[in-house]
Amino acid sequence: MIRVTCALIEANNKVLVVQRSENMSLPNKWEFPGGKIEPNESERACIIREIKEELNIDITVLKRLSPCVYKYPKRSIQLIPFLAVHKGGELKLAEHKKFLWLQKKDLLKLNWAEADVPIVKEYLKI
Ligand SMILES: Nc1nc2c([nH]c(=O)n2[C@H]2C[C@H](O)[C@@H](COP(=O)(O)OP(=O)(O)OP(=O)(O)O)O2)c(=O)[nH]1
Repeated sequence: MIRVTCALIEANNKVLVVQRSENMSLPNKWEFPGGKIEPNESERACIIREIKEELNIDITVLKRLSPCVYKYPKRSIQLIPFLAVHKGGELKLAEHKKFLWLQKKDLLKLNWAEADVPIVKEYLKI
């Protein structure tokens, strides 16, 4: 099973969501930014590193939410979400096609990567 971290980054009562590019797996799906945990890497070190690599920003991690296992046709992933806040740096996308800062009420309107749906639903209850 592939372990993947993702971050729900909040600022000004909104949360950051990103859209995968055409050339990535799960093309055009929306997700929370993050990526695969490397060997011997902690979950928190992974999410901080991935956010810096993908978005060029620094975050403060606040809380781990409930991990979610999802079986895609080609592989299973464990997606481990973290609530975080934007600490500094200007957002620049390295891999994704688009980003949006959304209010909670608009989150379920997006075409999410399937593994993210339970995470969005948990977040809506917080
Ligand atoms: N980062 C991230 N990945 C997610 C989310 N939801 C979800 O199903 N995934 C999947 C997409 C990828 O298969 C995997 C994360 O891989 P990645 O983003 O680090 O790597 P990648 O696209 O370069 O890798 P690959 O799929 O091309 O092998 O987890 C999410 O919210 N954030």
